Amino acid sequence: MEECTVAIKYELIKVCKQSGARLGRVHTPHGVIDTPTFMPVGTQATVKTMSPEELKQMDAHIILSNTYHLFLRPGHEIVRQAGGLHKFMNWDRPILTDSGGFQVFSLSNMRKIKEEGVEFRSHLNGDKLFISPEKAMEIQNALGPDIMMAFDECAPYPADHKYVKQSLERTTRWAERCLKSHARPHDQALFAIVQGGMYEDLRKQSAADLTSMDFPGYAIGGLSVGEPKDLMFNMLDVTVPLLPSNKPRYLMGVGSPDALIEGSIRGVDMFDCVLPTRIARNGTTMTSSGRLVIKNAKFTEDFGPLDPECSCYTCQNYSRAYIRHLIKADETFGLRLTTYHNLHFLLQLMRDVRQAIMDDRLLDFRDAFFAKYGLFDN
Ligand SMILES: CO[C@@H]1O[C@H](CNc2nc3cc4c(=O)[nH]c(N)nc4cc3[nH]2)[C@@H](O)[C@H]1O
Ligand SMILES: [Zn+2]
Repeated sequence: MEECTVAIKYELIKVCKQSGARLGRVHTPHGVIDTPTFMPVGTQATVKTMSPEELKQMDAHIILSNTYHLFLRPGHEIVRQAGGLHKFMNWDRPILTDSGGFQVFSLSNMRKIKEEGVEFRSHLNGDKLFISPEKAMEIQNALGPDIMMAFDECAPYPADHKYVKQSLERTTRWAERCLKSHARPHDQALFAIVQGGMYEDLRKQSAADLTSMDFPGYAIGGLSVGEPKDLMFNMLDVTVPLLPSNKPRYLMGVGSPDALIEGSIRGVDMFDCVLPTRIARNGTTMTSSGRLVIKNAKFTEDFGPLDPECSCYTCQNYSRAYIRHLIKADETFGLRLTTYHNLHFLLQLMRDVRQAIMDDRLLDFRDAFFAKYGLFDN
């Protein structure tokens, strides 16, 4: 039978004997992604304050961008004319774009959800706009990412069972419409997004609906929306086993160290979150002994590195006192140094997680990490 060429292929390398976590690779048109992986977020076609060269220096394998934001500004046709996102932002490794579903609900006001799509006002200038599954696919087709997401509704938290059920059923119908309007399945992989809120039965229904349509990869949506972490983890316990083991599994919006480790243990392969870049911009950094807020006066005369155990550019060349001075003085270079470190910290954490899976010791790694990092990281 003719091998139908799809844009990506998941290769399972091994399963950790101690934790059940899995080591894998996602082969894409723009290169290979080692999993479990953390994806830096570049919402508006840039990972804020970082250059592509710096992202390569820290060995980011894939970055995210966003349909909603680029649709509003500069417009997807501009990006198409530039030759697509890779060319536009000078990034030749894999790119994943979120479909805009989440952003329409979290950023714009006056939105109306209809079967056809979502009517909303731009958060930039109040213009009345409309995104349908077909429109989200047209925008992502123009942006040209290696992985694109189906247009979905991320149900709010909390939400009642009836609302979540109706919402996931519409998300399933929208996923079908995305599949039908997918113009280039051979060079862009379309991932479906499992919903179902915090209800086990609805998670099972959403997973069954979507896996029956055979997508090249599956995201778990509707989480990291303010719910308690143990609720998120038990939704993962329910949902991940229902997803095909020969496809990538992507947990959307998750990026604190504890959640990355716990999610990997539960079989998640891909993660993204604005956390490391967002907190960096107010001077909060992730270090091997926990969160460090550099503006704290106690660092005024501290001439040691941000994190003595870190090998990144920031920690090799600059002191806490200097970075504190820059952040207090509102110097942009300070934001670059904290952002570089935070991204490197999470990318290094995922390298350590992958090595621990290879060595069948991910639970030991988790315990050792938390003993130093502190049990709870928000
Ligand atoms: C709690 O921190 C806030 O929340 C965001 C992270 N949490 C998150 N959950 C998500 C769910 C979905 C989804 O169901 N569908 C689609 N298409 N995209 C999604 C993107 C998501 N991001 C941060 O941006 C932060 O603002
Ligand atoms: Zn560092």
